[in-house]
Amino acid sequence: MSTLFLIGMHEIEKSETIARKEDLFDRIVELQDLDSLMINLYKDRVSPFPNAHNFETGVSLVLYDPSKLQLPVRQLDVLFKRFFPSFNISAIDPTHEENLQPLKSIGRENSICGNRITRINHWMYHHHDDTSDGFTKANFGTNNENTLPTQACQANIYTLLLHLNYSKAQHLQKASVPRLIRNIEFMSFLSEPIEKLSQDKSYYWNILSTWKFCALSLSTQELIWCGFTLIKKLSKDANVLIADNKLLLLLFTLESSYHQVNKFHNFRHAIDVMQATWQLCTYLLPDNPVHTLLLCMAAIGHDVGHPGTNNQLLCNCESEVAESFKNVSILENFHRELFQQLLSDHWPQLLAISKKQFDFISEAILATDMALHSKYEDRITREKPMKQITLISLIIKAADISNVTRPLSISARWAYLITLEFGDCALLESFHKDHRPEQDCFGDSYKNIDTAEEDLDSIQNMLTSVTNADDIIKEHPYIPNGQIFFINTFAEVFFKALSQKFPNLKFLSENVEANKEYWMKHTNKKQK
Ligand SMILES: Nc1ncnc2c1ncn2[C@@H]1O[C@@H]2COP(=O)(O)O[C@H]2[C@H]1O
Repeated sequence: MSTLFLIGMHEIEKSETIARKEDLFDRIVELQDLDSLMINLYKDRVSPFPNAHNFETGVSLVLYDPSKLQLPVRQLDVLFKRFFPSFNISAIDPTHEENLQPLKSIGRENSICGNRITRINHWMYHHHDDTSDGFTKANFGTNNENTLPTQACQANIYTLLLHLNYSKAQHLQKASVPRLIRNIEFMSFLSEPIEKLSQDKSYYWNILSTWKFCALSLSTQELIWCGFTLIKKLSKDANVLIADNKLLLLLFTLESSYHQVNKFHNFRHAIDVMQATWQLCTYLLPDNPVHTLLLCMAAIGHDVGHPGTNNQLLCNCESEVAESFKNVSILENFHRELFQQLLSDHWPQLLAISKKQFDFISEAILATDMALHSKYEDRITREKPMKQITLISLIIKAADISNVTRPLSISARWAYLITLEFGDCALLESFHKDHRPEQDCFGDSYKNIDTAEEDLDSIQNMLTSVTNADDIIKEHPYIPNGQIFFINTFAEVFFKALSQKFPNLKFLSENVEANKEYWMKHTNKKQK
């Protein structure tokens, strides 16, 4: 879905612009000023799922006369990259005909990001070549100037590399929060949770305080609220205070840095892992409020910018992102880098504390790489006494894969979502049989991609109306096999060892066993 925002335009200017472009956009929104634009972007982004105006499935443009609104379009573009990193949105000054060039490619761009496979392909292997805005490649600090296997293109579509490079460049700039963002009252976008709280003021505490926590039934507004409620409390306990509006801005920016369109690796997963991390900390770090706060923050940021694929796919196609991290823990390094920048922008005091404590948040995020799983599994039994850094790594690792330890009805829904995401990875691989990953967006056309239409409506349906495992596997009979494989290969031994080491975590192992028993009874024998 794409939007054309027209800001502060007179009737004549408007009719000329709209007459030429109307059919290229799904909607045209007219606003008086840029403050109203910001409010619209946040409101749209936290609309109920499946959210047509998430700014990821289409390209949106903002047209305004910079001399009237006193903000150069370049600066607005930088603001978009900083506060809405996953959005495909850019600003244009329509007062000069030549600036309207991007409108010519909007149809093609919309079709790339309206299809989930070409969209992911673009995120992973392309690089928006926008060196005229002051963020040159030299500034970005990527270490491979001579080899650029990632396709440089002019499409206004999110890419991992652009996200990473803007984040690095921002680090060099150390800019303060601009007035346009600073003046916003973020609580005003959270009417849904506030309304629920007026009926029951402990509603969110009650759902957060149990292992039956189900992030899947929460809206984006509620997910942000859960993050806010928990982090606010933990920051008080740890005496590392942050003002409410600043914490909310941090959470809104984080939400806009995750891809809402991903099935599994999205902000919902981040909040799920945060809650699991906190629950585990109450058992394993009961007297350490600072570590609990740091670890819960690491959990919210641990997958930021995740493309919904995996390290192997980045490695196989020699993406530039893979090369910038020398093919080691690529995505985890990517998340770590982005999240550090986000913290340095929004909560530098917390980042300083993290750095003092063995670079706590970085280590925690890196520990979530499943390539290190057996190394950590060994440490549970072998490392005596267990080091604090190992304990912290084990907590976030356990939380990251804790969906298999949740009650069956919740676990089955996570299983469904990860299975769909794996399905998209398989489609991406088969897409690569016919296309080079870095294929020119505007030159060649994509063949055989009709099979990858958006499926967010059916996911929404599944999440809201189907809650029991029997119904899920009726539609997707191979989920049990995948779950048995994951439990046998990773989860069973890990949670068993953890439960033996820390007996009060026995419930984790028991739940994995109960879920496994269910999946075993429903194995699909036809699958190879
Ligand atoms: N229920 C599940 N079924 C299968 N794989 C899973 C499940 N939960 C987590 N995983 C995998 O475990 C990985 C943990 O790291 P990632 O989040 O990168 O990606 C995750 C998935 O690949």
